[in-house]
Amino acid sequence: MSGYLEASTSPNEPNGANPIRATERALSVAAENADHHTVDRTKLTPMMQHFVEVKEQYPHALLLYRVGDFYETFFQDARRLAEELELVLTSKDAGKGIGRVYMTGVPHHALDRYCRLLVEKGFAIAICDQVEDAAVAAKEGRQVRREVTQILTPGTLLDEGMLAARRNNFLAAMVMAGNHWGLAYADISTGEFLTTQSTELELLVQELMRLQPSEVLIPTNAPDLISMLRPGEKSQHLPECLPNSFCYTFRPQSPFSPAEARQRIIERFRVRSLEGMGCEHLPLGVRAAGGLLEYLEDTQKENYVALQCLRTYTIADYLILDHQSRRNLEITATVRDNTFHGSLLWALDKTHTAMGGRALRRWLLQPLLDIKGIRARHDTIQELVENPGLREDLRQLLRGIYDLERLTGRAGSGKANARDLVALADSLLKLPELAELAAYGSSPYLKALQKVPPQLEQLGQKLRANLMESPPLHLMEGNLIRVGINPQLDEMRETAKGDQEWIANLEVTERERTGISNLKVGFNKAFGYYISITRSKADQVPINYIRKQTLTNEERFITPELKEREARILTAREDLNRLEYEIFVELRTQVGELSEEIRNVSRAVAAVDVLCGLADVAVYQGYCRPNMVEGREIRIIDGRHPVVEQSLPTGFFVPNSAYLGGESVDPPQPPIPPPAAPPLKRGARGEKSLERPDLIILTGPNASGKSCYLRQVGLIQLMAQTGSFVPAASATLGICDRIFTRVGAVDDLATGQSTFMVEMNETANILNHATAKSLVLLDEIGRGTATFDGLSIAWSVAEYLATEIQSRTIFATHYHELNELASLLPNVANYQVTVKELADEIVFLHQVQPGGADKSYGIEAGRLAGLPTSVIQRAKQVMKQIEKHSKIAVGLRKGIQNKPPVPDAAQAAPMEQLDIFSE
Ligand SMILES: Nc1ncnc2c1ncn2[C@@H]1O[C@H](COP(=O)(O)OP(=O)(O)OP(=O)(O)O)[C@@H](O)[C@H]1O
Repeated sequence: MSGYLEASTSPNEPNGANPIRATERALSVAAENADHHTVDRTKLTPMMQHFVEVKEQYPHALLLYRVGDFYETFFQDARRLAEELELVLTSKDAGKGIGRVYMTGVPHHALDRYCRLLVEKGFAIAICDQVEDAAVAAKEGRQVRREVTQILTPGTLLDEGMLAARRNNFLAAMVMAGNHWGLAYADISTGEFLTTQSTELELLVQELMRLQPSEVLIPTNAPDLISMLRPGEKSQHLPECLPNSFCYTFRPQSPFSPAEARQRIIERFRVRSLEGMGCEHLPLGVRAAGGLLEYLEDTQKENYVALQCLRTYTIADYLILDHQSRRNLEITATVRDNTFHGSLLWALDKTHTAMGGRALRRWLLQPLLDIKGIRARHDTIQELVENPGLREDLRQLLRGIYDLERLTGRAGSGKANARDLVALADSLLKLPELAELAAYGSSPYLKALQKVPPQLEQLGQKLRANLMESPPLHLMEGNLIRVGINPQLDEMRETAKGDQEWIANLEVTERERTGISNLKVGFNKAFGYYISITRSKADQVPINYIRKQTLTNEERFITPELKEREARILTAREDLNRLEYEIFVELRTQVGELSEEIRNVSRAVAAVDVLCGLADVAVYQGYCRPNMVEGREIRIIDGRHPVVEQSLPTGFFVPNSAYLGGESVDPPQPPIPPPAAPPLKRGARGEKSLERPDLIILTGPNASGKSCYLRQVGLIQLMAQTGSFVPAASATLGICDRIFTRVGAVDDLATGQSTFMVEMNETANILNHATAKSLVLLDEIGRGTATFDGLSIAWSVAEYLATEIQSRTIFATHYHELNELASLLPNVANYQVTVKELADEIVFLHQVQPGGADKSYGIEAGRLAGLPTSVIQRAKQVMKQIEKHSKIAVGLRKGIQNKPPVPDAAQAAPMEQLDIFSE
């Protein structure tokens, strides 16, 4: 408990000396009139009237209202603030006939800390400041003038302390029209601003899940709605297809209208048409972007946001990963405990700059489809791998480069302090060196870094020459600008120097004059400069000394001359500080004016940082350059899982190969021509080859490494398309349009879905969206229901993938019966993860080899996990019984052969349900 415990004893709350009593009183007395909507405004005090007026303008935000040294809030906002920040809820008299209303507040110096906590919880905050000297207003007998100076929302943060350095903070805006949608997003701290448009709401959700925006803007017509939904909150105005895990802000329709949005973009970027931005033909994307810009204008007030020119992108240009697959592949966080440690990003991120860290995260979440783009990244990594000297020198330089993107953003919006500009200058001055080094390389990304605009170096030099080496944090304290920069400043400093020296020498001269050897000169805020003398010597002071204060052991004096000098010094200091501030603001504006150029270079720096880091990982982890090819081939020789490998002692990870998606080579005939098996569809890619099947049925005991193998193939493909080298001896990889994974579901309690339903939903999504160019990784389909249902579903899903879709698929399963498929379909092969069986235990070899496993060793796994011996013995007995009497394999084969020769699953006759336990 903190904050308003202090506040309640403040001058703002004369009656609040006992917060507990105040709270009780607040709860009993204020409860009835606690709503600012319904309170009789005519009876409110002038300050409360103003509070309510401002609150009406910002209904979606918590209003923090400056009163003296505190930010206070009243009515419902007070309750909310007290609840969320665990502050004392107290009360304040709101006027005659109204009585007390809820109040809580925070000390002004702790505002940033509390705001950060509130924004993290998904609140918007309107900060209403006193915008004039309270003493002036008091003298004139009126209320001090207050205005909302800042609105903080989760998606519009600029302060360093509120942002995570190595991830973007996106604000998104969307427009939906039937099945079509437009999405714009911006990170106002780095200036990125992009828009896109597409169909299928499912894709919109996936795009939102990729971006993980901190706030999403939705236009709406609904009147009186609470305009902000925090994560987890529900509203009938939120379209059903959208996940409620984000913070949504409802906005009026008009800024999202085609004409207004278009006009706003044109004015903002001072262009004649949207043609150059590539979005003239994307009306929904334009509407979303216009709505986003209007929101920034509305919330950022006088803080100009330095956005880069709007760019257009197409979802189809990137590999599509749905949210589930991204989670299962543990790209940025682990599935088990949602931590960064243990994710792919953790294993690969060796970047030195925050910009590089953010770029790598973006790259991994948005792998490329364009083979040229992928090769450009591979070429650069290869050059950096082959030239370790260049790589090391580049990395050394990158280490000293600060977050240019965000520093520029803060400068552009007038929020940067002098230390920010010094850091920016240091970084800008490293750019020519970086360009010189990059000139030793010939690969695409190094070439891009060779062109650093000369004005950036000049700007760096100017900032360095103008700003003090270590300026203070606050801008009104002086000591910002060096000597020799501004003649007026120098002259003022010279004039002030005489008085300062006089005071500095005063101690010595007065000691001599008075003969008091322990005389001292001091300064405090209340009296300014004073002369201090111990009480025993007080009667020896000269006549011109005026007594000002008596303490236990000392007396403090002033003299008329001392006060005169002091007044001159203070006025001069004020003038000096103001002039220094003005010169600083001028410099900061110049930075803002070059923000586009700085950010363009920053992007090139970030990319080289990412690629240097990936080259380092490639060298130290022994990765290879994948050979990217057109077509569907996946041939990985001795692949490894990039994260599991790093968590095991060196040499412990067992490499495994994978062969999928073969192109035509002497199609072998299926060994047993299945009379009823659906014919393979041709066309997508000609003939099949067993050497590289489309679908692998992967069997093996529990904990043998099936899931690990599955993920490793997915990760290698993803890393390759991100532009990274891959953990394998060699790899030839065709481009994948999508990677799907379905790995052991858990109950989705939030949406009330059972394990099985989650599994079926995910499987349906895969079957409805996978193509022959997709990679599908399935782990244990059909486990969450009765054995026969599960087995039947697993069979038909595998069959559908192999025959109808012909995607490249690895299907890990404990249903060994699925091995039958390989004898029925030419593009299916069986693989198993092997174990060695000793007398009374099994040894995991983690080797993937051709062939199907015939045993599960589930009971052995139970024994290893510590099940009681009697349970293990009993399980063995039961298993023998079942094996003896089960008709499963026979029945299943019968079922397959009975299947009519129609490939359409919907028309297929249901398979007979067999009773595994019947005699
Ligand atoms: N190739 C490998 N080399 C070394 N260790 C491995 C390898 N593959 C997996 N392992 C180890 O084995 C453990 C179990 O692997 P995994 O979870 O993939 O088994 P599984 O066959 O999917 O089990 P289950 O069927 O119970 O889900 C992993 O945590 C990992 O430590």
